[in-house]
Amino acid sequence: MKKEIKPEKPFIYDYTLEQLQDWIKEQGEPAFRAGQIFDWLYVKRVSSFDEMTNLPKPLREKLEAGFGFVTLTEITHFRSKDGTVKFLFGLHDNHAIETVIMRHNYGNSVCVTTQVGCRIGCTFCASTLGGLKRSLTAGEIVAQVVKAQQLLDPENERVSSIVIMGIGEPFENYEATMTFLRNMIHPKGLNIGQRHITVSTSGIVPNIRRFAEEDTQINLAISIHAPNDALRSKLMPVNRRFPFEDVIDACKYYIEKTGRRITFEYALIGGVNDRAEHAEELADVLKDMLCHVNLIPVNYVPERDYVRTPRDDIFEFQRIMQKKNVNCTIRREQGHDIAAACGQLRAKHMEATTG
Ligand SMILES: C[S@@+](CC[C@H](N)C(=O)[O-])C[C@H]1O[C@@H](n2cnc3c(N)ncnc32)[C@H](O)[C@@H]1O
Ligand code: SF4
Repeated sequence: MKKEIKPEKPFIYDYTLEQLQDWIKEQGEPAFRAGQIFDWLYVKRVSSFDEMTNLPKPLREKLEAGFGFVTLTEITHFRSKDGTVKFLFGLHDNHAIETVIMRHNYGNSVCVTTQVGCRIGCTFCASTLGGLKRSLTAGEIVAQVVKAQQLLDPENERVSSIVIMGIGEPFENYEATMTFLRNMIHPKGLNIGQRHITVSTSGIVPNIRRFAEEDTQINLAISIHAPNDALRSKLMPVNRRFPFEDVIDACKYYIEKTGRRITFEYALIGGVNDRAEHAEELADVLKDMLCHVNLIPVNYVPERDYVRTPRDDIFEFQRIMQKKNVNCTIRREQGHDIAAACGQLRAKHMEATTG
């Protein structure tokens, strides 16, 4: 395994306001300075301490000595006809990650990456090809949203929603993901409405339960993709670690604890999990839960030989769910012409750079 290349200094975006206040106090400075720093980071979105002109010079020097900024270098980007832009960014250690900006009529949404690769091994997913290289720090996740905000028209556009559905499993990088989320929702951070943020997990049971205790209004999505234990284990090896029933129990706990609705994501794979009996079985499991099912026609990944479910069968699957009173929609696909199952751009880049 290659040795990890650490950044020279911790990233300033790795810290919450409270943590910066503690640091500020240690420097013998008044607490309000932390708020000023946050304002430069999240409102003015500067990329150096020199630009923080209302801070005393000695404090700027201390910041410069102690912290760094995340550098996201654009390797390439693809723009879809519908306005979706998919970026491949390089990190300080030459790893590459994907970030997507999606434009909706209700605002702009950013899809962020939480890990370089993924160790979960779902058979339909390009993000896991090559395994997990490392987890991102909170600051590296924050930087993707700040960068997206910088790339939008500053006068007229702002990031209004976030989905944690890029490369990686956020609940295997729980602390960094939570710090990221805190900075996104903080009134002095990016101040994004909690209900406009969704975190998606493959079903890391202990952290679904932990998330239920967090007292947030952030949406939770579960990648379920099968109606039973046996099929789910075939598609998602994580199911052997956290079996189907345990995932459902943890979801029920989350709903009970928070009163919030859960979204189940179900990628329809032709001839594998998309038959009428799968829909019947899934509906029976979910019918009494406060939930919503999102059907996603599987994205083509060249390394896998999965095919998409025909349109009529997708509608039939939805019809069966609805007949049993399970709320079910078919996800509108964005950026389909730029290809793209999540992780595919990075997989291609890895192939090209490693020969
Ligand atoms: C890339 S994952 C990242 C978040 C988390 N690891 C998870 O699995 O929920 C985001 C969503 O994309 C879905 N996904 C992955 N590969 C896909 C594919 N080829 N087609 C459709 N959806 C896919 C996942 O199942 C998940 O619901
Ligand atoms: S679907 Fe999510 S958990 Fe599964 S391999 Fe892809 S990124 Fe990892």
